[in-house]
Amino acid sequence: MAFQGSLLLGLFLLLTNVLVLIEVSLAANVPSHEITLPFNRTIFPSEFIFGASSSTYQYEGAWNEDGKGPSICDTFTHTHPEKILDHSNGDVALDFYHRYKDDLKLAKFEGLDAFRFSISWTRILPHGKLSKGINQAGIKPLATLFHWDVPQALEDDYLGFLSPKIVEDFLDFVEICFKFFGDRVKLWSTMNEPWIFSVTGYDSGTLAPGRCSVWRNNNCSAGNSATEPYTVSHNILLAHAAAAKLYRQKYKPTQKGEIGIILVSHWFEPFSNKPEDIRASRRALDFMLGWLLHPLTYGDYPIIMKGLVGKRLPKFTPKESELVKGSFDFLGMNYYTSNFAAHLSSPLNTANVSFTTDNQVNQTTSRNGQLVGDPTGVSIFFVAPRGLYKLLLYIKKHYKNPKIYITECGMGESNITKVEEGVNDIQRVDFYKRHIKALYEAFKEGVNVHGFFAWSFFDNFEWGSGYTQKFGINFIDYKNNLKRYPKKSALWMKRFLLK
Ligand SMILES: N=C(CCCS[C@@H]1CC(=O)N(Cc2ccccc2)C1=O)N[C@@H]1O[C@H](CO[C@@H]2OC[C@@H](O)[C@H](O)[C@H]2O)[C@@H](O)[C@H](O)[C@H]1O
Repeated sequence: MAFQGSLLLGLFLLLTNVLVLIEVSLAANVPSHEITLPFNRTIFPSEFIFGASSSTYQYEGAWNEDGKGPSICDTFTHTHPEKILDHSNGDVALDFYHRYKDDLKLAKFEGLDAFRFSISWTRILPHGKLSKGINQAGIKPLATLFHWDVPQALEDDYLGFLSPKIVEDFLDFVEICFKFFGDRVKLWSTMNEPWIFSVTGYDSGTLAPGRCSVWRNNNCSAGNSATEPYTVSHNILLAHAAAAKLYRQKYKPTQKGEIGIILVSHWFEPFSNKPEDIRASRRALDFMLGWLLHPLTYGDYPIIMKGLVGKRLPKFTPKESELVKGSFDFLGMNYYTSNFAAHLSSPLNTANVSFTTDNQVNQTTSRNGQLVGDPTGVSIFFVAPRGLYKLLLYIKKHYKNPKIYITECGMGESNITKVEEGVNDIQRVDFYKRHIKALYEAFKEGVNVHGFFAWSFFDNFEWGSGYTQKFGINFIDYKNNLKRYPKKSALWMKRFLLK
């Protein structure tokens, strides 16, 4: 608790007027593509916020220090190193737990208005439950309450988000956070990317808790890829809605903050102009974005999902539907890439049913030899800023133009071994120029967007890729005491953000 309080205090001090003495002379002289001048933050309203994002397991380290209990991320990486490309884990990560004060000074130096982080459930409640005791050991903070690190104790007790029991324990956890940090945190996100947590944790089994059907052959100890992803997302929506109701009724009147949820979606282009492919692109959006945003906006799952998934899709009671519908003051959207979507007839083999096959879509990243965007160091991500623009216009049109923050957007490199190579990230400078320009175009079309956060502030523990992929605008030298180095993208961002 002391740590969290001092982290937020650090944030608060940072945002008042701590001046950083670091001077970095590197200049990011990079070619600019199709960017009209002046191209800087002043093209957005003055209250528009620019920030960078992080998450507790990927950044903090100190996995078992100061009374913190184990999360499923600790257990998963310790028991399944083979599921992490470099067999690494977040035990130390980039040691943000001990170095956050200087790191937040760097964020201030680089001109960020805000810093997004997540609060470790098991630093606050080591055993997950309030009854088992609170552990007593923040530039504008945007705090995510759940970024996939379920307390291991709750996984052991009732299989975490597979059980509706988690709603009550999640409420106890978030209430402690509202109570102790709500005087300084005014932007709360309950969840990060339910889609990824449900699909990689319970369909493919590639992330914690690593559950999947036997036919997946992915070394899962248990699971059902056809049903568990839907159960988990359903309970996540119920837990989110309960937390939003608690905040709005008990804390928002005095603390004057906002509460939302963070989702992720690709943009999907039809593979061809055949009606079946156009329908496939809409289905892909419904299974990635609508799965969560449709209940959050209208109180029920998309009709297409209900038709294709049938009895495997949980049902909302009328009371639950009312609780979930409209349960957010803002929507956080994470965007990385676009895909092509082609119709795929349902597999003849009805035994191997899963979330991933339910949407009857063949997702590709090239069409007739044309890539969906410039390739990056991450094989599944391509530079596709037009997709961000289209996704935002789609949300405006189909989901009542909600208040949006882009809470993650970024690209990764692989096989970077030297500092001088890592800081020379000219493709990332181009990536951010083009995506912020696309964001501005959407804003001019009336999209209700209020902020943009880069993923990520630092190179960090990238889940299944370990430390082999680098998404930061600041480099971490994992071979030399985790030393921090601003990249060209950070210096470009600093210039872009000059007021
Ligand atoms: N990447 C996502 C979702 C993007 C679209 S979903 C697509 C499907 C999939 O399995 N993956 C790989 C993956 C697996 C696990 C976590 C994230 C991403 C995808 O990226 N989420 C955010 O991305 C950030 C970058 O994720 C990297 O994306 C490329 C992967 O190769 C790498 O393992 C992952 O850490 C994470 O660090 C943040 O914690 C997370 O909020």
